[in-house]
Amino acid sequence: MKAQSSEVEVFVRIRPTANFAKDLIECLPDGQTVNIHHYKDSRQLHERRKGQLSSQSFRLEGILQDVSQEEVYTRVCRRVVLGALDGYNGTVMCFGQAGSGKTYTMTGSTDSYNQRGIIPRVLQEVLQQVGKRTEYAFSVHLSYLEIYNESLIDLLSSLCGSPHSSPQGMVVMEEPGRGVYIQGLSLHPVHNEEEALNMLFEGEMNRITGSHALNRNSSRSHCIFTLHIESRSRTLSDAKFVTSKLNLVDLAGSERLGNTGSEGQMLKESVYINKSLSFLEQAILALVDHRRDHIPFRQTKLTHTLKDSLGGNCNTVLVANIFGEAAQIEETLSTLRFAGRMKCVQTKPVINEHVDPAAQIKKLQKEVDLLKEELSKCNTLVGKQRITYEPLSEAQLAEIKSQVQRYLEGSLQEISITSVRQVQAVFAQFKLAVQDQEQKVKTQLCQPSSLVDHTAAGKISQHSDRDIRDSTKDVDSGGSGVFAQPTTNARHQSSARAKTKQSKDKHGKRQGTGTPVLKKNLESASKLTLNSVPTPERELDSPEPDTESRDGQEPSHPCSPPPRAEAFEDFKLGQGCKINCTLKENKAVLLERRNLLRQLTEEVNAVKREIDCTEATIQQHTEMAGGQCLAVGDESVHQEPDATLLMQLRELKALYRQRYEVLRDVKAEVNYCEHLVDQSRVRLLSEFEEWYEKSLSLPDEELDDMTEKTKTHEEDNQRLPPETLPDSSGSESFYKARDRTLKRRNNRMLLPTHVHRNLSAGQRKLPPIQPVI
Ligand SMILES: Nc1ncnc2c1ncn2[C@@H]1O[C@H](COP(=O)(O)OP(=O)(O)OP(=O)(O)O)[C@@H](O)[C@H]1O
Repeated sequence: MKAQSSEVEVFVRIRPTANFAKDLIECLPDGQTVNIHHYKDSRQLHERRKGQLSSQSFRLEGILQDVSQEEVYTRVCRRVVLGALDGYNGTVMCFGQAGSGKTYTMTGSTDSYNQRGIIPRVLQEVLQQVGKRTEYAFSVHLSYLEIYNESLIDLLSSLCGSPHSSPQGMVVMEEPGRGVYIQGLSLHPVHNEEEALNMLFEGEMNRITGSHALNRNSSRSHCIFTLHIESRSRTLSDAKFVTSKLNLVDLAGSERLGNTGSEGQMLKESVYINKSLSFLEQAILALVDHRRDHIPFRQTKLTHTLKDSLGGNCNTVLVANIFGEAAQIEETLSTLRFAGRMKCVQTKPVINEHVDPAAQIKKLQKEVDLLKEELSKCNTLVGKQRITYEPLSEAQLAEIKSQVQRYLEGSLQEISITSVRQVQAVFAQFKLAVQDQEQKVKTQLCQPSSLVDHTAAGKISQHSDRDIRDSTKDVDSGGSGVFAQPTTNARHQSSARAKTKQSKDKHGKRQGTGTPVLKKNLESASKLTLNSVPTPERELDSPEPDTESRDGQEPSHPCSPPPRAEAFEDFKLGQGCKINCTLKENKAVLLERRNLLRQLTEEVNAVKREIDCTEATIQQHTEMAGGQCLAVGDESVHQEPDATLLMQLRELKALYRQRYEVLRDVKAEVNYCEHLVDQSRVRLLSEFEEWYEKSLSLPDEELDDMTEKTKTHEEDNQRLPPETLPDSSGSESFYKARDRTLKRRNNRMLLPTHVHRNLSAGQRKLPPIQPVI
């Protein structure tokens, strides 16, 4: 709840006297302004003629002069009391020199009912209101604290059995939401006015009083009578309730030490009183000064206890009690100055609303029960009676875990869901599975590189190989069931491994030594998964074709079709050898022609530069000769340019033309060579594509033929005997497909040999390519 700032209300009450100093204390008709006229030096009081009169004006909330106790209560206190019943904290305090009427104002006289002071009237009003406000359940407790010489005294402790609480047992405390309170101070519930008044009077009896030079019964202590009010709505069943504290404070006399004439114990009391009131003033000054961010509340028990009342969450009213006599004018002025400062203090009263945790839980539980009931009815209406919304049991959670595992493995098609709790549990299991998988991958990656090279990388390579092949390759890679892995030709396997290693080494060299394992794996994986083998285009342009490094090697024979890059290498060594050689020759010629072209271009440019230079020299000579003619004024002196230079120019131009023609021819040759290289390259690629495609899809007859020829490699352990096949009407397609796949796989194992054999038999010859002349 947002607090609205509120000023402290200040009233001045003048003690009735027959000797009212109307020339010094001037109360204006507005009822709010009092002007004090006084001599600057009090010593001049007896020598008025010598002193200089000065005036000070105080505008307050109201001046209470010759008014009844009833009126004082109504004007000073009633608003604060009603606020306290609504949940606002309130403080009413009387300040002034000893004997000025503070106790009379606050407690009043017990002699007469009409002269009862603020506290009895507050008690009456509060308890009457409690009786009237039947829609709220009120509880009212009382406490009565005395602060004497910086000690805390419980004036109602006698009601608990012991006459006075030990001062050490009480501490001023502060808590957010609760504000300042006195730990150890007894609180006493009251139910009626009489009971409350009894307590007040009990406290009064216990109050320490002492004789004083100015007032025999003057109180030497500060007293704080507090009503603790709590109210809860009887009509609304919410858990909210409001509390408030109403402090009724009777401060000790504010007179200065010099005026008391105290000695001994009395002097000590006066020191304490002055100290606490002085700190009260300091706190007020700090509160008024908005540049101050620290208010020294904790300097004394009084200011600390009244912290909330002074600038905190509180409606605060101050009654400044003054004498009407001229003799007290200095103290009166001092009291009014304090009152003037107090008036500038801003407080921030706010209703103290609380939530009872137990009641809140009860209320929410009730709501939950109601909603459950409603949900159950809804489910019954839509035919879902068996749904429960209770937390899942251990057994249910275990079942969900099992379902998720089966779902992830593929053995369960779907997970049946009937409640939100189940959904949450299923998601939790999925999350666990993902985390588990992540952990496994991390562990794998953290293994030593050599281990990964031979295991993880190999696996990735195998998997990726499989990925880029057609669906039948899944069958090939399976190591169990009807498509059990055949006994692979050991030579082929080692050859394939050697190739993979070679490829890796090569890659490693390009990347530099110490390539991280992860990077290697990823490169390997991406390379194979995307089927992005080095394109033949790139291969052709490479300055050192791999074919050289493979000379003398037998092509590899993997058990499944090799990746395109490897196949391309095989092709260049085998069937594509001739056209590859042609391409290489064409490229060599092209390179030679390009070099020649570059050389000729440089020569032609050099001749051109010489021509330009010679022309410039001739021009220069001509200009010089013309100048000399003009100087002598004889036209006959005109000379032809140097004949040698002209001759040289002619020769240079002839050379330029000759070289330029050669250049043009060479340029045409380069273009032609480029065309031939492109042609050879396209031919090589198309032949390779054709060869590669055919190697993957040879006709059944050819496959059968090859299978026969290579029977020693696979026959016994690949085919299941027909009698072992399960007898089923729909099995025909299945077995056919299986047989075909087996054939295809076996064929691929032997394909390169087969191709070589065909080549040697003169089959599938390529058309001759145009040589470069
Ligand atoms: N407005 C008043 N009307 C009638 N009598 C009053 C009034 N104010 C004070 N008195 C009387 O003056 C006397 C002193 O007043 P009181 O004890 O209230 O002063 P005090 O400021 O409380 O003094 P101390 O600081 O010593 O406690 C009392 O006998 C009281 O009855």
